Amino acid sequence: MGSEARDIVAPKLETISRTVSNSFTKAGSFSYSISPTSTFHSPPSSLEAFRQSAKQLKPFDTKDIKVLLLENVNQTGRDILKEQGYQVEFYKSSLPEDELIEKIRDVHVVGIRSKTKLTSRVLREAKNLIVIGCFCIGTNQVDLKYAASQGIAVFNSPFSNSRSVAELVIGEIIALARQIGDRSNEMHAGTWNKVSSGSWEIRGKTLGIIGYGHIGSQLSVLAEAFGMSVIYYDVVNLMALGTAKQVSSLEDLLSGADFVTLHVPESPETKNMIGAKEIEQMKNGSYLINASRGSVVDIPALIEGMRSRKIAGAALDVYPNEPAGNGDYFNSELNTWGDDLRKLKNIILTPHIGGSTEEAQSAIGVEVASALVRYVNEGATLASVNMPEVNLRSLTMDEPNHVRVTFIHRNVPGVLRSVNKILGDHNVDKQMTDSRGEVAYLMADISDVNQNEIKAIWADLEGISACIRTRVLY
Ligand SMILES: NC(=O)C1=CN([C@@H]2O[C@H](COP(=O)(O)OP(=O)(O)OC[C@H]3O[C@@H](n4cnc5c(N)ncnc54)[C@H](O)[C@@H]3O)[C@@H](O)[C@H]2O)C=CC1
Ligand SMILES: O=C(O)CCC(=O)C(=O)O
Repeated sequence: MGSEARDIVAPKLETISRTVSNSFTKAGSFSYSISPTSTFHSPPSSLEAFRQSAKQLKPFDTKDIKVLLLENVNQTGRDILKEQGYQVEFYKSSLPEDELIEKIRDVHVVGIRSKTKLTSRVLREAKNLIVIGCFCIGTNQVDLKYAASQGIAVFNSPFSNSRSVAELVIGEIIALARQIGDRSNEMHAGTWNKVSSGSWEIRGKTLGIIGYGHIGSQLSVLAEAFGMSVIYYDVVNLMALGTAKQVSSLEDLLSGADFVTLHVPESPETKNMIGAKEIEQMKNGSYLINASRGSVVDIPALIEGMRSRKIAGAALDVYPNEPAGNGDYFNSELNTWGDDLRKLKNIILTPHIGGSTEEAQSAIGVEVASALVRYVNEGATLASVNMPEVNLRSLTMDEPNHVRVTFIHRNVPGVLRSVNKILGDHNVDKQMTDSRGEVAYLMADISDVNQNEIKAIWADLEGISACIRTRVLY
C-alpha cells in the first residue's frame, strides 16, 4: 500500500470538520445479518447502545468519500450512501476491466453484484479503496485474500435474496414437470398442442438438493409443502428440516432424485461438479436445475444428457460467461455451446435472475450500504467476509476529545506492543483486536487527544513495519 493511498484516508488537518449526523439512524437503523449457520464469535454486545445512541459521530467530513456503484445497485443502497454525503457514481452494468481499473483508482468504496471481477490485478490499482460491498450473496468474484492483504474489507448480503432463489426454483420444478415453457412457446407461435405425455405432478416426487445452506434449506421447506420428498447432499453435516434426509454421497443423491437442484458456492471443489459421469448417475428422465454458479455444471455434458433423453428437462439461471449488461449478448461468441443449448426442448434459460426481486434487491441495498457506511464511519467489520470481526461501542458527543484508531496489520508478533507504546500517552478507553489468517485488525478509542496530535498518532502507527492501513476517526 503506497503512501498515496494512506494520505487519502488519513485526516487532513486543514479539512478537519467534526460532522454530527442522525441520518444514519434515520436511514432505517443498522441491522446485522448473521447467518444461522455461520460461526460468528463476536456477538454485537454494543448493538443496543449503538442503536439507541442519538448522535452518531462521523470520522471526518465524509463528502470526501468517493463511491463507485456498478451493476444497477438498488436505489435503497444508493440513497443510504448519498445521505452520508458521499460522492456516488452509479452505473447500470459492470465495466470492462480496463475501464474498471481507471475508475477504481480514484474511489474509496466500490459496490458490485455478481459480474464484476475484482481480481488482484484490478485491486492492485485501487490505491484508495478501503471497502468493497457485494450487493449479493456470492463473493467468488472478489479476490478476498488479496483484498484483506491490502486492508480492504469486503461485505456481502448473506441471505437477503435466498427466498427469491428458492421461490424461482420451486416455480421451475413445476414448469419443467409440466413442460410449461414449451407449451407457452408453441402458443406464442400460434400452435395448440394439448398433451399429457411426459407431464407430471410434483407431489410424491423426490427433490435432491446439493448444498443445504440458506437457499437449499429454504427450498427444502417449500418442496415439502408441495408434497415432495427431500434428500440433500452437503459437505457439512447439517440438521434436516421437516422430514428431509441428508445422504452421504453425491452419487446417492443423483441416483435417488427425480429433480436435482444445485445450491453450492463457486469453488475449485464445485467446478464441473455435474459432468458426464454425474449425469449418467442420475435417474432416467430426471431434471436438473442450476441457479448457483455457471462453473458448477459442464454444459456440453448437459446438452448431451438432454439430447439422449436421459435428462427430461433443465433450468439454468447462471452460465460460465455472462454478459456485463442487458442486451443481445447471450450468443455463441459468449459461450460456444449457446446455439445448441437454445435448440433443446424443455429447458428454461433465465438471465441470472434468481435474486432479482424487488424485495431482495431493496433489502440487499439497505443491508450492504449500511455495512459500508458503518465501516467507513466507524471502522466496524462485523459480518465482513474477509476481515477479522471487530467492533466497539460508538463514540458519542459527550466524548469530545476521543479519537478512534483503526489499524489493519500483518498478523505477526510484537505489533500490539508497538501500537500500545504509541497510544500509551493517552487513556485507552476501549480496545479490541482479532486476527483472521495473515491479517489482524485492532480498534482502539483513546481519550484526551488534542486535534494537533492526531496526525502524529497516524504517522507513528503507519511507521510500524507490519502496518497495512491506519485510519484515525474522530
Ligand atoms: N442465481 C442467483 O441469483 C443466486 C445465486 N446464488 C448462489 O447460490 C450459492 C448458494 O447460496 P447460499 O445457499 O446462500 O449459500 P450457503 O453458503 O448458505 O450454502 C452453501 C452450502 O453449500 C455447501 N457446500 C459447499 N461446497 C460444497 C460441495 N463441494 N459439495 C456439497 N455441498 C457444498 C456448504 O456446506 C453450504 O451448506 C451462492 O454461493 C451463490 O453462488 C446466491 C444467490 C442468488
Ligand atoms: O443479483 C445478482 O446480481 C447476483 C445474485 C447472486 O448470484 C448472488 O447473490 O450471489
